Amino acid sequence: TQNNLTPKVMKESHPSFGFYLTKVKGLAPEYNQHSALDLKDIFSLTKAKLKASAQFNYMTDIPWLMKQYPAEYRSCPLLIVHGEQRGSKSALEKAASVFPNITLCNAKLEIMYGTHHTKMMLLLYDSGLRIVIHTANLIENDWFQKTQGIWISPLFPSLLGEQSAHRGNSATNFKGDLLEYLSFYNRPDIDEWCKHIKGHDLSNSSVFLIGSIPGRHLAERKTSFGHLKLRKVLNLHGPEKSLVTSSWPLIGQFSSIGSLGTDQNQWLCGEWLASLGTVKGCSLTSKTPLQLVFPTVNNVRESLEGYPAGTSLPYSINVAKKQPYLRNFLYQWKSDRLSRSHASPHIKTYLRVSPDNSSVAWFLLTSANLSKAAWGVLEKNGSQFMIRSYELGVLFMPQYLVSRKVFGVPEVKERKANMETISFPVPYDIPLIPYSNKDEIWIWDIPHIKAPDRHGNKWCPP
Ligand SMILES: O=C(O)c1cnc2c(C(=O)O)cccc2c1O
Repeated sequence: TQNNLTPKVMKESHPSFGFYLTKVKGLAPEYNQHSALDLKDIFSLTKAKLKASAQFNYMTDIPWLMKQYPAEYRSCPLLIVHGEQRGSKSALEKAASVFPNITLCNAKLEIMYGTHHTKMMLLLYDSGLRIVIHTANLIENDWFQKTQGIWISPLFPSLLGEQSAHRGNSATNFKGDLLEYLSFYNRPDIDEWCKHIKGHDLSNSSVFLIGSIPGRHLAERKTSFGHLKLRKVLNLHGPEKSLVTSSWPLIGQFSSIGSLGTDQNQWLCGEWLASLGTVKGCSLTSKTPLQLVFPTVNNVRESLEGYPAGTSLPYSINVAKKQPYLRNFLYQWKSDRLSRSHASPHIKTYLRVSPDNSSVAWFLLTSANLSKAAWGVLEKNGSQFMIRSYELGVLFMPQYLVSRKVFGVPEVKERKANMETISFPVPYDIPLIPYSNKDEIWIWDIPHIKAPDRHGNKWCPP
């Protein structure tokens, strides 16, 4: 799907399917021009006149955010959907009170430890609606030295005639799923935005929506969200099991890890991997090889930010020591092809890759880290599905984008002769690089003093 992006970001050697990374300061220009955007680029993608916008996020620096909008749009109505509570909530209210065009909407978080992780922009123009789903907080530190992912929708035109939840939908049911996700906030300000969405034609959105809504979901609601939604979508629309056999590894890449249980076969290699290893017509047993990408201490130390990059990689020692088995699955963060090996990853992606690393069966960009809170966990003998946090992601399925059975992997020399494949811009280098036996997983609340980072500092957390 071609977005009507301004030429400067569309000079692509390959279609980007609307998938972009954030710009990284200091890189050679060619690593920032193609398929890399910053917030100001996103706001200037179209010449149409912005009428209103909504920003769903976890962390928002309101004065900084306002400066990213073009001056002529800084008085447009802006809804900020957040999950702040107590002190940080009043701090946000204080910051917002300076801007009369800002309305705050507090997403309810009724289950302990849940967060509002979802990162989405709804941009209403006089000539259409654009949706952006991404992984960056609305704070400066998230936008210039990290690897972050962005999906930009086409500019969806207004629906002719009555607004409708059913007309202007696509084969991926993107419009229906987005309206269902937003309805669960049960907030009048968000319901207003649902009217705008109903009033637009989203029929050329060719990605699937994978969201998480906090709650204990029962019966058919169980497959509306989290990893069970992904299981359902892969079951109905996924790759053929004759092509994507259980030997195709599942790669998970994320910036935080939760408590996954003392036995890897319970949730990680049981319930969760069974969902992500699903192919059309069946939910594979979890024989799928699992490869997890999370930065080593050295990856963090060598990053552009140095050890402080670790403040966005919240993996704590108390959780890590309960799950030493993770070691068996770990791979380093490496992105030399995009010159982003030192741009610490805050992006979260999941994909299914062929054993010869030449093909990708599907690709998910999401806010969801590797945790039960984000993806959900079955309870009460599978009768209910408990999710703690709001999450949102988009699933790229080749047959819905390029009518091919698989995506290629960039820079793969030997192409299967008969398959003229189109590569998906995977944001890290494949094949992956395993941890060396000297590597340690990054943990943010213990000292790292063996070697200084590029700023000459060591890491001594409080
Ligand atoms: O982007 C996000 O949604 C997100 C959520 N949570 C955290 C935490 C935490 O929850 O302790 C610590 C540091 C960074 C983040 C972060 O970047």
